[in-house]
Amino acid sequence: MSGNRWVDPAPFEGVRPRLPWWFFLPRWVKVVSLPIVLVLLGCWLVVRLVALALRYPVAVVGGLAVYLIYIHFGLWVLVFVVLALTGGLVIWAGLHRSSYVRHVWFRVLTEWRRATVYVPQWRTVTRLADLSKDSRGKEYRPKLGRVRSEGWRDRVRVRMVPAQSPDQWEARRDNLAHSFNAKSCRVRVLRPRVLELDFIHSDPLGRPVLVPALADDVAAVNLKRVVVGKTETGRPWSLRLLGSQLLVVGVPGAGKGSVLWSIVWQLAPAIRAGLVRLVGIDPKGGMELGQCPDAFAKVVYDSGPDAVALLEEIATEVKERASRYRGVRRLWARSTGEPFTVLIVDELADVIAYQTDKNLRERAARAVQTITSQGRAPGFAVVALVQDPRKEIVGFRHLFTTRVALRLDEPVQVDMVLGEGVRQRGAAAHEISENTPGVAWVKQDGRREPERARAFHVTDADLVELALFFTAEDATVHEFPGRPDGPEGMAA
Ligand SMILES: Nc1ncnc2c1ncn2[C@@H]1O[C@H](COP(=O)(O)OP(=O)(O)OP(=O)(O)O)[C@@H](O)[C@H]1O
Repeated sequence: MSGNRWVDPAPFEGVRPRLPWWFFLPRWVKVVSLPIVLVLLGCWLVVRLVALALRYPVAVVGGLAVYLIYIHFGLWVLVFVVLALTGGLVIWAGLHRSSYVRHVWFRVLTEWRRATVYVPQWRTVTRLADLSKDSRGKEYRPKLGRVRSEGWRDRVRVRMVPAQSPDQWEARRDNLAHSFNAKSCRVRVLRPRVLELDFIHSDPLGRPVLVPALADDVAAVNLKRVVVGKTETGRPWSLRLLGSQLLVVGVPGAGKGSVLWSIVWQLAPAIRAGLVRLVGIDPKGGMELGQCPDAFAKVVYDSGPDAVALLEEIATEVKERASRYRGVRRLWARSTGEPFTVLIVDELADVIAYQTDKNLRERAARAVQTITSQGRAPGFAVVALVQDPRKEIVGFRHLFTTRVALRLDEPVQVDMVLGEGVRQRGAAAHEISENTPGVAWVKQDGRREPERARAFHVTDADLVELALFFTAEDATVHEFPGRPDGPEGMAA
């Protein structure tokens, strides 16, 4: 009361204590169910202990072994065993570093980081990042699953709470990275409700990848797996040329040239032997392809009528070869005796979009579409390089079955190149550093996961070596058997 006026008391805001439902059960029911509850509790405890042993096998087995040796044999035996084990590990690391790192070091690191970083901070971080939910007094928390440390990254599985979407995690990638002391975080959708977070600590592709020695073995060239660099997991980065069309997109200086020359480098023995024929168009007046013209059976340093005529010539060849193959074979093979043709167009936009002559522009676009859409089976591959992936520039991006996104400016460009949803699985090509030209995200049709990789660094000196490889006097040029006249001849 204040003066004569009545003031309503403040509403009660305390949390009313809630009693669990079983509290209200009759006493005899509680007594009867007690042994069952105890057994279930025991089972739960055993399951938790087994899960703990599986999650921390090194710590659990190691701890148990130390305890048992100490109890049964005493301190000196324990010291001796520890020293012997340490010596054994040092010898293993010295003799075979890679297997030691994989089987011992990463295992220990995994358990250490899980126990010291992810488990203690998981609840707080997910709460503060609004990734947990409170509803009717119950907390819904994303479940921390398997953790795998690989030195440069930690892979952390997460089961999302109901009604959550990967976009919510995607939007908090930076928050998560900073919270767990990582440089960046990628979000990958593994299956419904399950995500994998990649916490990146360093870039395994930070250093240029040197080109391997120039091979001279034609048999080693595999058109289904042309190795052009290294993936971030350390495996060779291979591109499929046979039965595939390749689009390489990147801002100026992103390293498109290195992808292009890495392909030529690997194909070199087959080109010299005549099994593969390179045809090139370089609208930049030869600045790129002019560095090694001997690799090409035909090359045009222009985007005008000559370039369009070359494209139309190849489109006609595609149709002619396809008509001969019809009903005989479904895919080009070496046994056909005809060379596999790789058409390289440096800056495709200059030819199909930036030409002032509308007629030339349309003819060029039609020819490239014919080659990309029909060239698969008769043995024609297009390697198109472009800076701007917009639909107005390359309206038929979907015809390229392998797409390589080097450094790009905006997230929307990544979606244009790699397709919807691929960026959400971690392919952040717009985040590639300017300091790492040649690094790219690659998406191949039929493979769900995009791959991050770096092309070989093909230097000017390497290009001189490549040019010498094609002009060397002792180069053996294998003549192709005469082209068969018809399907019957080819089948034989
Ligand atoms: N894979 C690589 N590793 C290391 N450095 C590279 C790699 N690729 C390219 N570079 C370096 O990056 C610079 C630009 O490369 P490049 O000319 O290939 O880019 P680009 O995308 O073709 O550019 P533009 O569109 O202007 O032709 C060059 O100095 C080159 O040495």
